[in-house]
Amino acid sequence: MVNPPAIEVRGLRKVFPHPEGDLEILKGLDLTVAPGEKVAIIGPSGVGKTTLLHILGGLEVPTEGRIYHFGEDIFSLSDEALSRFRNQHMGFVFQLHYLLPEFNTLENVMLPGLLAGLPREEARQRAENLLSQFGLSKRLFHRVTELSGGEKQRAAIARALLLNPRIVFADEPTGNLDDQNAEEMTEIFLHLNQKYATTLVVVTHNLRLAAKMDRILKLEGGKLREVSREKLLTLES
Ligand SMILES: Nc1ncnc2c1ncn2[C@@H]1O[C@H](COP(=O)(O)OP(=O)(O)OP(=O)(O)O)[C@@H](O)[C@H]1O
Repeated sequence: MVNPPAIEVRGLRKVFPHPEGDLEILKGLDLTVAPGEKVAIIGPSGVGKTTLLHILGGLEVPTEGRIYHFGEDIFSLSDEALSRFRNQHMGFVFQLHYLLPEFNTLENVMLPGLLAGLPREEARQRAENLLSQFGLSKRLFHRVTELSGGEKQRAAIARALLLNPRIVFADEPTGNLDDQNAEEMTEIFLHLNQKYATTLVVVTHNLRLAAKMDRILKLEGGKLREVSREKLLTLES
């Protein structure tokens, strides 16, 4: 295949079995994301945005359907190969940053590099570079418990970027942040996309962040529907 999409989803269904009736969250959803594209996924609470993001990132298995990343059918890989693929090609940023409290900022950001077998010095160089780009040079040796909310989130993004992922998945990256930090986070994502052509998929309730993406998709009734930027401003997601 020449120039396959960054992400291609075909016929995605997700059903959570439940004694009182199965919960069908995703109902035969299709999606194509071009390399370097920025996509926002919006929608009311409980509609399945996080579930969708986890499936797109190979963190959760679909009930039916196929997910391709750059032409690779990710769920045809063994668990081990999928973990490796995820670590090499994808970065994840969650609302709860999952930084490890017993380690300092630098160590947290180096960690994916060490797990992937990078030489320690290289992991350190990359981590220092990223942390300095995100204004955290003076926080390298601080325990993450000593960082502010915005600083933690920037460190979490630096960690997600350590291995130069081709796709970054972010779940409510501005969820815990005040307006100024949310704005900063938005700028970081835009910069990242511009500089490295990283494909971005962002689940968010923050319509200002959503409005900065190339495409805004609303999850509704188990499927995605495109929403125009003009319409977005009149929506409460
Ligand atoms: N492991 C699970 N088992 C059963 N039901 C689940 C499971 N995970 C999620 N759900 C249900 O699936 C639905 C979608 O959840 P999800 O977290 O994907 O929604 P969301 O759109 O991200 O919500 P929010 O905006 O509140 O984060 C919810 O009703 C949730 O209770």
